Amino acid sequence: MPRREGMERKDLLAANVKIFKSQGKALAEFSKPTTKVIVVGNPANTNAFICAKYAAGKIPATNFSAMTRLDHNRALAQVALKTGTTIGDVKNVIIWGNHSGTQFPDVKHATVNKGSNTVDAYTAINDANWIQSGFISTVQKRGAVIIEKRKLSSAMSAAKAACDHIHDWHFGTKPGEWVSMAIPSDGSYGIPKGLIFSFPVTIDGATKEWKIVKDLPLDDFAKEKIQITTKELEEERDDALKACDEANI
Ligand SMILES: NC(=O)c1ccc[n+]([C@@H]2O[C@H](COP(=O)([O-])OP(=O)(O)OC[C@H]3O[C@@H](n4cnc5c(N)ncnc54)[C@H](O)[C@@H]3O)[C@@H](O)[C@H]2O)c1
Ligand SMILES: O=C(O)C[C@H](O)C(=O)O
Repeated sequence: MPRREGMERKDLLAANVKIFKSQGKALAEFSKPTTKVIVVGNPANTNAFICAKYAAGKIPATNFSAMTRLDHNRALAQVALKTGTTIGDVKNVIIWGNHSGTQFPDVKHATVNKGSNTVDAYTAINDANWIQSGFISTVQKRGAVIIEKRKLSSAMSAAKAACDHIHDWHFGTKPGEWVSMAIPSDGSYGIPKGLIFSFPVTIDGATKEWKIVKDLPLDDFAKEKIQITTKELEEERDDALKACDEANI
């Protein structure tokens, strides 16, 4: 069930997590243990959490992901527009947390190729105020703006992001580069274990396994933003577990 104009992803939670409970059970019954899952339907992180929970025992939780690649691509596009470059020139943006209005799009560790030089994104953008306000809110609200304009959810850009996500999970990330993927937390950056949280990840194309990029320094601004999206995901997880317990499916 998609979100419509004026709805928040939370409004979808009770209806959609029950669908993902039954999907998880079906995966446990019929699929191979090597199956890998990308959840796009919203609330994507929490749906993936529920789907993984009901497929547990058959498919490892690390094979479940939720799509934040669309947000990642939107962040690349905003930085490229601002710096007069192309999306291929911008590397290593990060989407932290939930695929929702609380996500934290972060360019602290990003770089931009300008001509033959590679510079850090803060230098290339040269507008710290925009990075900490306009940029973040544009990326956070992009999905809602598209629904407002189209009266439908994003379509082609979401499909492109799903292809990018699957492409990199299969072929691996390029040396020195990472992508954003919502996957079960291993406790990195203080995020509760098991929460499906968007992190910067590298992927080994040989093993097809992702690894969270560890130990990136976080300033107080980043820590506060990450705390907000973590809290929302914890609340969604608790509401979803309750809805699933109550659902007779
Ligand atoms: N993660 C992202 O970046 C991202 C981007 C775009 C859309 N979305 C989400 O993807 C989802 C789909 O959006 P859409 O625009 O393609 O919607 P849509 O209405 O075009 O498609 C929804 C589909 O779900 C099916 N469906 C309805 N109830 C079902 C049930 N009980 N079990 C199985 N299938 C059921 C419908 O038949 C329909 O085919 C929405 O939740 C939307 O919010 C996420
Ligand atoms: O369907 C939505 O809620 C919006 C979608 O997730 C998007 O980010 O475009």
